[in-house]
Amino acid sequence: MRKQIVAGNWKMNNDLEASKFLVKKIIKKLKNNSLQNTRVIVAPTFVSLEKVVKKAKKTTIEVAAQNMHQAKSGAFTGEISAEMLKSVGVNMVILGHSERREYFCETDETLAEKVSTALKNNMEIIFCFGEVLEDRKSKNHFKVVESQVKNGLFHLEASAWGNIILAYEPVWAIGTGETASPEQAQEMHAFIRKIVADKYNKEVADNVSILYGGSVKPSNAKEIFSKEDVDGGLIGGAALNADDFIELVKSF
Ligand SMILES: O=C[C@H](O)COP(=O)(O)O
Repeated sequence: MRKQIVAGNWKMNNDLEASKFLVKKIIKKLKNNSLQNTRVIVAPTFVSLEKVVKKAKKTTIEVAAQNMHQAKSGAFTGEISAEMLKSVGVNMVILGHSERREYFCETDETLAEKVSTALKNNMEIIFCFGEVLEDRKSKNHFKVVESQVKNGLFHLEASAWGNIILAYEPVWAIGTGETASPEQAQEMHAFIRKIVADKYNKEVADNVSILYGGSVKPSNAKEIFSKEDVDGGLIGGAALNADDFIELVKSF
């Protein structure tokens, strides 16, 4: 059965001290809370990963990186490999975030390679995709999302899907304060589950968690997370505040 997930993407926020402080606060607040079916993930910057992993050890909080390079090693100045992430205890990575696609020119092809590299290293992947506003206005959003999911992930065998978490993030809703309505999110999530079922089978589709991301906050999370095919959220801004983040974790 698929799990509910709340993942906090800290983006380029929080230096080492602030990262340690935030994760400590989250751990403290979650201590007496038995979240049987909810996974809680935080994704700090590379600089803070090792220390956050150490703090989260022996807790139920999981730690993800925000990116990684597809190559094993080599002359790629400024990049980090899967092996390097593993060496500091990180077994999960966010790939395909729209900010990576837009500002760092990550293509579907590169992302498919990154996905393969991460899986080869037994890492779990939060794979992001989503349409820009023009796509939605021109009613191309389903087509755009379908091609991002296909190009990034459909080279995988069905057995690899146990390590995939999907995150639908309409770009027009990221950091804008404007969320997709619960109905818009549900409609897209059901569509994604259907294309996965068509490509693989119902079991793969039913077992993959599909997160929604884009201006999720305590005031709107309950309604969005209550939708049948929405299995949680990938949270940006609201994940930087421990109280808000914990409220989101408790929003199912
Ligand atoms: O990765 C998280 C998403 O980009 C959502 O960001 P946001 O919650 O600040 O809109």
